[in-house]
Amino acid sequence: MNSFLSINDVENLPALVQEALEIKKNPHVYSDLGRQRSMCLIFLNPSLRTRLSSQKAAFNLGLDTAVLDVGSQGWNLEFADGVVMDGDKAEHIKEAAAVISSYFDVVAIRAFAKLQDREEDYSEQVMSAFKEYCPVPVINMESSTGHPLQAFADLITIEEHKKVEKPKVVLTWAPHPKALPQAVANSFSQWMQAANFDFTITHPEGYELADEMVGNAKVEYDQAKAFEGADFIYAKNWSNYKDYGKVVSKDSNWMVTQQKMQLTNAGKFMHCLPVRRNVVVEGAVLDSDQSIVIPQATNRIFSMQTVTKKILESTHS
Ligand SMILES: NCCC[C@H](NC(=O)CCC(=O)O)C(=O)O
Ligand SMILES: NC(=O)OP(=O)(O)O
Repeated sequence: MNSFLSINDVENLPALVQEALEIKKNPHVYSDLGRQRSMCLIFLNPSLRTRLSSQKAAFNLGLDTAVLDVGSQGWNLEFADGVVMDGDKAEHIKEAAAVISSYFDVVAIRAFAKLQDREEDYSEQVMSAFKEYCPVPVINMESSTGHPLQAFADLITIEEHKKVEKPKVVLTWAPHPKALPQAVANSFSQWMQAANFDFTITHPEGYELADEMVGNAKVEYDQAKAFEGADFIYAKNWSNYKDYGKVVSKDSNWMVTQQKMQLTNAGKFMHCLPVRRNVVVEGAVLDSDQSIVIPQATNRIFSMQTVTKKILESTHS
């Protein structure tokens, strides 16, 4: 693996999941692989899990890390080509990426959708610029259209908890006070379909994700109907794709409740976190045995460790 930007960088998904499960059993087996090598974690947005699980994954591989919070520590970066830089952007991605890659062997980036201009976000301007100007491998820690490390951790978690070969997995939109990106929902949809699960997306009418992200998923506008017989309920808010970046609904009837969880096949509740209790999901669901959000977050270590291991192996110096 040369870089990890999306599911397209995965050659053999079942093998990748098996590798992650093996690494989880013995996390320190490859503790020499990262020796004398280093990774820079670049954040343009806040993070708890991605930052700490990536550092933990690197630690398990013997890989040094440095973290750069662009917003509070680095210079404000310009990504567009050919602009006159007389505004608030002090440094161009061309120089920044080249300098960072001269210091580190792997670069990981978080850059959320700005939710202003759909074309700009869906062209992956920021991630593509890093990829173009960094001669070293690049890892996506949530870009404007995807969060593949999250979806990989989600898949590992489902593999660990599923009781049937092909579980029914439901991605449900849930209300939220803020406009959030579609990235988590997009990647979850892609990875669940690649895993060949029975996959349904439920959301209010008008909240359709991009066609290429929906793929062949079933779309069900009746949330209760979608929940029937589900083995896994994955809740996530996303802002509108059509009326791009807008909060068109805050309908609290879409919150996941204990009552709705009873419609499922003793289904497990999942969320990528951070989650707003009693807005997205009733606190009682998170506090119940049905919730697997903590083991899901723990698996963020092993999705990152597996990806980083594969990248270190393919670029062995
Ligand atoms: N990395 C996981 C989710 C990150 C982000 N959530 C958030 O920004 C939540 C912020 C809040 O609840 O205020 C998202 O939806 O893409
Ligand atoms: N799930 C996730 O990516 O969490 P953070 O935003 O805290 O990194």
